[in-house]
Amino acid sequence: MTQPERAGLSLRDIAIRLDGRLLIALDAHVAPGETLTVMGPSGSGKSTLLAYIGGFLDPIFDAQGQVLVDGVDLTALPADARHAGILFQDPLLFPHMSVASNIAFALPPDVKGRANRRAIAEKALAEVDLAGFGPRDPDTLSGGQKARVALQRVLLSRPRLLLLDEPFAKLDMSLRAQTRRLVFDQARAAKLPVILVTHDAADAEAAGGAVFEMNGAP
Ligand SMILES: Nc1ncnc2c1ncn2[C@@H]1O[C@H](COP(=O)(O)OP(=O)(O)OP(=O)(O)O)[C@@H](O)[C@H]1O
Repeated sequence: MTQPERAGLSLRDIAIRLDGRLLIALDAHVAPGETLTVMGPSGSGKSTLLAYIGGFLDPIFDAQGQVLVDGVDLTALPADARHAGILFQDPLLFPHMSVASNIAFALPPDVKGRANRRAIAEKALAEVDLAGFGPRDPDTLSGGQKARVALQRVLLSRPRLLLLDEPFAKLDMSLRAQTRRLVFDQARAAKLPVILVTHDAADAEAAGGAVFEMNGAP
């Protein structure tokens, strides 16, 4: 039976096995602007699930199930055609580019003009209290500042969904609270469905959506 188009991210009958053992079984829907938090012990398959959704799962896994965004089936598409915005523990900024160039680099090619791209990058920096940081070298930023740059870079790339793999884990407590608020506020404003992998119950609480627990039993 064909199912009706549904806004947001649909994960239909996902089943991922490693060496014949079922690691992940999930059927879920994440509405635009909402977050599904994935928790569970180390090695239970949280990052594997993100890799499947993002289209970069190692072929060693046997994976089935559909990934749809706004009713469009992404399952057969390569990673770069899925337009998943991804944030990891490490912000992974390009070290040889200025902070502004790191952000401008992510802008889609239809955003024309060097000065225009630069202005958009500066505006994005100002939105996260980093006005004037554009010319800086990424190595000169603090962890929290790097995290904010990485967030803006991912949002400006016009993702269809956000995949967050413990993006707050390396931040200290106060910075963590502030950064997670910013991430979820921005995701809500952009109406992006979010999958958040975390070990921290406070992250799940801040995200406010459903929680999926991996059991991780080998
Ligand atoms: N490329 C790979 N080849 C073989 N096994 C792998 C590969 N990638 C992951 N695994 C295994 O798959 C299982 C799930 O790994 P995954 O990284 O998804 O766990 P996780 O829940 O994200 O763990 P953590 O919380 O420690 O990051 C683990 O047993 C891991 O060793």
